[in-house]
Amino acid sequence: MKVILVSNYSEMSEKAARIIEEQINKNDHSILGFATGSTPLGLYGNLIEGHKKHGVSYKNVQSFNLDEYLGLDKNHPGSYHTFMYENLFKDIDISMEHIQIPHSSSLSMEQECKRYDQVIDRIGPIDLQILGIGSNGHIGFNEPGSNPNSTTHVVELAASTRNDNTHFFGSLEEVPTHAITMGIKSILKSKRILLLASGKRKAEAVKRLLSGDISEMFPASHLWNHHDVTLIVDQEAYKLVNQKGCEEVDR
Ligand SMILES: O=P(O)(O)OC[C@H]1O[C@](O)(CO)[C@@H](O)[C@@H]1O
Repeated sequence: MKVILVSNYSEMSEKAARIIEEQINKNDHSILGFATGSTPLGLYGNLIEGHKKHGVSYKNVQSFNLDEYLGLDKNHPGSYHTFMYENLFKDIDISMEHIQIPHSSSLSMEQECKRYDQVIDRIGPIDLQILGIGSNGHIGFNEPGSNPNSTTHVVELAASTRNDNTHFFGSLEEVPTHAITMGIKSILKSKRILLLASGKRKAEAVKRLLSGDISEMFPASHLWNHHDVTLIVDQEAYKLVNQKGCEEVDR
């Protein structure tokens, strides 16, 4: 795992955007994996700026999203369909036909999980997958205890995850209890992974990740089984790390 230590959220967001833009410059038909949550918002702001000011084009890019809440219409303000449209897709030139987000309103969620995996296998592998990390170590919505061999599946959200996401909804009661998510195995099939962590709320999780111990109770630790992961972490999120076992490549 490469670790890029930066001073703050805005530097993390800029660095992540440059890595994605380099990927697109290298291959304008790149397949990108996007995440939701608070962490990538600054990154998406930078990508929009890169598109508007510098003409970075997403015309031929394909995208996959990690997850979606169950029980919300895709036009609900809290859905990840809405999140991606409002925070990125409406401001770049990506083709709506090139966007894949799991559907949570399918009659059979079992079939939807199968369909999503098949689409990833048909179009993929994902060239560059963006990930945030939950305060409990989740990636996508793979909560502690998730099977490392999991593909797309339905999960019950941990209480801490619902709490962490309350600010996207009016109250805790409005945060859905279940979600559909790409599994750990599906995420690890990506060619390259870019993990972002910012702020003191993530400090415990970053410390545990960088201890190098792999445990089912800490899903992000499975990233140690991937050959090309870069973590961009800011000072606040890094402050509990004793720096053992990781290569610091940039400041
Ligand atoms: O970025 P946040 O809001 O701290 O959330 C961490 C992670 O949890 C999720 O909300 C769950 O998928 C991700 O979208 C995000 O990367």
